[in-house]
Amino acid sequence: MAPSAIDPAPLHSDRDGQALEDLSDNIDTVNLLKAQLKKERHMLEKSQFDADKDKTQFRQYEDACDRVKDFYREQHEKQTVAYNLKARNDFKSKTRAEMSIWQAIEKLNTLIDESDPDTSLSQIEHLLQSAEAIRRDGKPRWMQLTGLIHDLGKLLFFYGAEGQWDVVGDTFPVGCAFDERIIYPDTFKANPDHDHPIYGTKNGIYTPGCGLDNVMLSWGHDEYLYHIVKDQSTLPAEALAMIRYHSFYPWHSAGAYMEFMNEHDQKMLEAVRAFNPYDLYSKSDDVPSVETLKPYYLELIDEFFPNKIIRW
Ligand SMILES: O[C@H]1[C@H](O)[C@@H](O)[C@H](O)[C@@H](O)[C@H]1O
Ligand SMILES: [Fe+2]
Ligand SMILES: [Fe+2]
Repeated sequence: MAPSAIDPAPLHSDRDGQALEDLSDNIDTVNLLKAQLKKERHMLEKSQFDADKDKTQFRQYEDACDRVKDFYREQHEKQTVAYNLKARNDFKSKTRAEMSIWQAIEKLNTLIDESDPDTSLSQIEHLLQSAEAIRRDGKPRWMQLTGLIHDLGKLLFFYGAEGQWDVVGDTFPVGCAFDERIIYPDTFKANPDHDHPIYGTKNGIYTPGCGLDNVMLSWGHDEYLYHIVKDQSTLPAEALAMIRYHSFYPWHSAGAYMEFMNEHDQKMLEAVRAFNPYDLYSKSDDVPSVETLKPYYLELIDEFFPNKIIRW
């Protein structure tokens, strides 16, 4: 007998059971896809390269506060060839501290960077913001770690620096003429090297094509950390360049000093430029939760630093 309209269809046949199972599998798949879509949309919205993020609001040095202007006036006056030779010598002559990368991150947290017009967050937050932005965009693990550690050289401040002028801020070559594309170029007039018979000339002590490895950049957190990471990690050349040149804005962003580059530097310039937005524009992201992120990054550190304790 055919089932009447009000009789529910019998569900216990094997065929019906299978159909029901298939249906619920399909619903699961749809839900999974929906969740994934939502996550991807969120990631896209958070991407550093989101078109509606106003990048023109960063690095506005003309409108910067006196703290920033005073910082650069002092730095541009005091970063000389003589000072750089002395700082590099001091650096090689001793180990300043021994501690893990995470301990270093925590120690750095008490520093407020006087050169930075764009962030009011602490250093640990800036490091995590950079790393998280790189991770969110699906970049390789070595680059995420580079984001996490790139400013750890600021630890120098606690180990015999003369102030912040020899630790933070943009970098530039010493030993040749100071380029107009460095921020606050006029402040170099007070630098003793400005009118030096050799250091004051266009190429100074360098020759075109000599390679940036042979060009002495102003001493600070980039150069210091570069040497430490080069000797004590397995991070690739691109990571080392990102660390060493991330503050060299006159070069990677303004196009100055290109004549000193060699072939290797051309490749490294691409890497440094790829890194820069994560350093700069992540400063406006949400404040990251240190405790939640810590386990992920501790594992990442172990992957590229064979020894837990680093000689700083
Ligand atoms: O003020 C900032 C800050 O000190 C950064 O760490 C440095 O990399 C930048 O070049 C500089 O502009
Ligand atoms: Fe930096
Ligand atoms: Fe930074």
